Amino acid sequence: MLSIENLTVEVDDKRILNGVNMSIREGETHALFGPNGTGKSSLLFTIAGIPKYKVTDGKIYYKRKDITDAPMDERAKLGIGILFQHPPVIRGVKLRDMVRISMESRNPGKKITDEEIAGLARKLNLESFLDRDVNSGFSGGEIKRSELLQLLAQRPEFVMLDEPDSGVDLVNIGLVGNTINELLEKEKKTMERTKSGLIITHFGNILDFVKADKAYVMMKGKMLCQGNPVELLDDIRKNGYGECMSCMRR
Ligand SMILES: Nc1ncnc2c1ncn2[C@@H]1O[C@H](COP(=O)(O)OP(=O)(O)OP(=O)(O)O)[C@@H](O)[C@H]1O
Repeated sequence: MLSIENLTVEVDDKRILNGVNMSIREGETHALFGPNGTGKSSLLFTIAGIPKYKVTDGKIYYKRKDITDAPMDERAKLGIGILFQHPPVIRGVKLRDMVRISMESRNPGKKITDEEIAGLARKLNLESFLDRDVNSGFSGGEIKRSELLQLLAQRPEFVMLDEPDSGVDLVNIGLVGNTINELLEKEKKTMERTKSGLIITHFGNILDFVKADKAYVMMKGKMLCQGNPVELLDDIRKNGYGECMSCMRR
């Protein structure tokens, strides 16, 4: 579904990604680990097409189409969705209206009812937030759920999640996990799924709920290694990222 070849990216003339390669097949979910400031979010922003992230070398293919230079809105229409680590507050736009717009653009000509919107919001315990401005005054965990609600309304085919577990409490992490599993069609067998995912996580809490097929360790804008998510996380917990530099798996 997504193939990244030798991707090199600059922001404000600073090189942030340095020859990244990655390939995610339909139905697969991959996890991305790495220390702070190593370029994980920048990779997601570049795939989403945020203009500030300039590709100076390499290619991004989505469903075999070269989208390296495609504008952000075209990528969204093609089915690429993102949950931001720090999404903006959108004053003057109610969460209900944001969800309605996404649902209606997915179902052209269909009038979306308040009950349908409330039904989606209930899955994330957000029914009472629908008449508040998007993310305005929301707590850290509420923002994650609000962003996931918008993804549920959009139903992207390639779902990128930047730290969906950070700041989420022990009860709500279950709701977040269930929603991600629904977005990624985890109830189906891998071969039958049409959705794929890429999840950034520091502590791997979300991976207790959402099974990942493969994980990468990124350091200083490069993919250092890839492997089984549980084993990699275990190694990082025991030995830290310093060991990754000398690891035999590289
Ligand atoms: N406009 C900019 N100018 C200079 N450096 C930038 C700019 N934007 C991002 N960076 C740098 O790019 C690097 C990668 O940032 P990024 O947010 O991708 O890291 P990350 O791996 O997601 O980190 P974290 O785990 O802390 O979220 C950081 O060192 C950051 O300071």
